[in-house]
Amino acid sequence: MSPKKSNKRSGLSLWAYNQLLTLTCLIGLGLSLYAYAVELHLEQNKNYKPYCDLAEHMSCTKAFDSQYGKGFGIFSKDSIFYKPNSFFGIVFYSMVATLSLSNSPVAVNGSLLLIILSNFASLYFAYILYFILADLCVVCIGTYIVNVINLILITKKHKTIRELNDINTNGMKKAT
Ligand SMILES: C/C(=C\C[C@@]12O[C@]1(C)C(=O)c1ccccc1C2=O)CCC[C@H](C)CCC[C@H](C)CCCC(C)C
Repeated sequence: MSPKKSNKRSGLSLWAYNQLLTLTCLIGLGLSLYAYAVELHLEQNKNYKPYCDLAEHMSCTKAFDSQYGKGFGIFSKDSIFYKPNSFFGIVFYSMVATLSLSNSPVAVNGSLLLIILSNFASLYFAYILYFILADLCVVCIGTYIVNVINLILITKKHKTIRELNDINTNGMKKAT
């Protein structure tokens, strides 16, 4: 008799990955909402000193108020995308948090794509933050960390779904 192929999976359950994804997205959403609130305050009052301005080279206003703080630093002033970057963060994390509740292929592949995109955005912003603005904005760095954790979680969720499908397919073959 040939050795039976094990149907056991390693790692967490699908449910656990969904919960963790929701949690990290809520943290990302919180950071984005905070950043958005700070930017609204800054528009009212240039002297506003938010809590995230920790030191000369650890300042979030330096990032938010820079030429890269709106429309990703690529859209012109008259574009409809000329909004604080954190606005896109709010839309993005709300979308991924909602998608993470579902295990359908469309939801999983959609969030995988969005999360990969957000990690490229992280690389772009981290480069600007460190090499151009010479700044360490803790709120920004917080979102980079959230984006990396999201990427790990969605990859594992994707793999888990594939393994569960394999088990089903093999089981079906045996039954027929
Ligand atoms: C704190 C936050 C945005 C503020 C911001 O902090 C960022 C980004 C940053 O690093 C930075 C550096 C240098 C200058 C300015 C800044 C910033 O101002 C919110 C998370 C944004 C998240 C990283 C964006 C993800 C965007 C998706 C790629 C968009 C997908 C499109 C969706 C609308 C569907």
